[in-house]
Amino acid sequence: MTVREAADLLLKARKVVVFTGAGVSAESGIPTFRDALTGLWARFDAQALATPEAFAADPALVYGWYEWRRTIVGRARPNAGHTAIAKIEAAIPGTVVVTQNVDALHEQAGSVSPIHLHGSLYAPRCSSCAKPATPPEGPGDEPADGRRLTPPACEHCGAPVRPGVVWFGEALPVDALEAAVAAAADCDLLITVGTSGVVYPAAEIPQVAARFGAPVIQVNPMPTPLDDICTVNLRGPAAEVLPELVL
Ligand SMILES: CC(C)NC(=O)[C@H](Cc1c[nH]c2ccccc12)NC(=O)[C@H](CCCC/N=C(/NCCC(=O)O)S[C@H]1O[C@H](COP(=O)(O)OP(=O)(O)OC[C@H]2O[C@@H](n3cnc4c(N)ncnc43)[C@H](O)[C@@H]2O)[C@@H](O)[C@H]1O)NC(=O)OCc1ccccc1
Ligand SMILES: [Zn+2]
Repeated sequence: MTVREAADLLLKARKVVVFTGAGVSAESGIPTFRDALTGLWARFDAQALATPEAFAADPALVYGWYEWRRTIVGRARPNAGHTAIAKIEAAIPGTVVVTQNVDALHEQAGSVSPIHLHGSLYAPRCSSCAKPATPPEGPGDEPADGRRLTPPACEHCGAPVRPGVVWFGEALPVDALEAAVAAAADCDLLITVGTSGVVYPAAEIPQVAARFGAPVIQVNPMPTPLDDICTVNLRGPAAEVLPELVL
């Protein structure tokens, strides 16, 4: 199946889910999850760093990693992939964007209210009383290779502030997960973009859509475990392939 056939599927669709991962932000200069390990963190495993245990053991190491990522994300701009997704949303009112990404590039590209399954870099909260913390000023000015950074203290209880992301072993926000599953079960087309499809329960979303009979289009330069449930596998970078779908 070609881009043309995929575009025809999109033309006919009325209730679309666009499901994204780190790959959609790669062409904006944001390293994908498994590539976000350079400098101070090069010797760590992302999955090990993104855990409550790692934060408890060494809050400055983990907080530094997120401030470094927030700096990179703060300097990034949406790419043609994010823009094409916002165009789909504008053209097909029944479109729901579901992302695993903790950046805000979908919003910056014009997407109305993407569902963030794994939280955001812009919603710090207290690691104890969970009260929202004041986000640090500006995009962050962490050095290129990053550094340890003592997290600020919560204004309410003095405990360390943590990034507002979902760590491994932590539950996803119930309302976000329920809304994503409901949209996938109800959609007449799902487009999965730039995800390796290995992190659960997020990776269930494209499978729910397929199980309820919706065609699934995958945009990814590489094969993934989702290939088999996809009606169309478009092997290419998001910022090149997605604009062709919305011509
Ligand atoms: C790794 C996996 C084996 N482990 C899990 O899934 C675990 C455990 C687990 C649960 N259920 C299971 C079932 C089976 C096996 C394991 C599990 N899941 C959890 O721990 C979840 C929480 C998981 C969420 C973790 N947080 C993230 N992110 C936020 C933080 C942060 O960002 O720091 S996950 C993080 O990694 C994932 C990375 O995946 P991708 O986005 O796909 O990125 P990746 O780098 O892997 O791949 C990039 C892809 O893009 C492609 N690409 C590259 N360039 C481009 C390009 N230019 N264009 C297009 N595509 C491109 C590449 O080819 C590639 O395919 C994303 O989800 C991202 O958000 N929580 C939980 O289960 O809690 C329980 C519970 C329940 C109730 C009560 C208490 C507890
Ligand atoms: Zn607190």
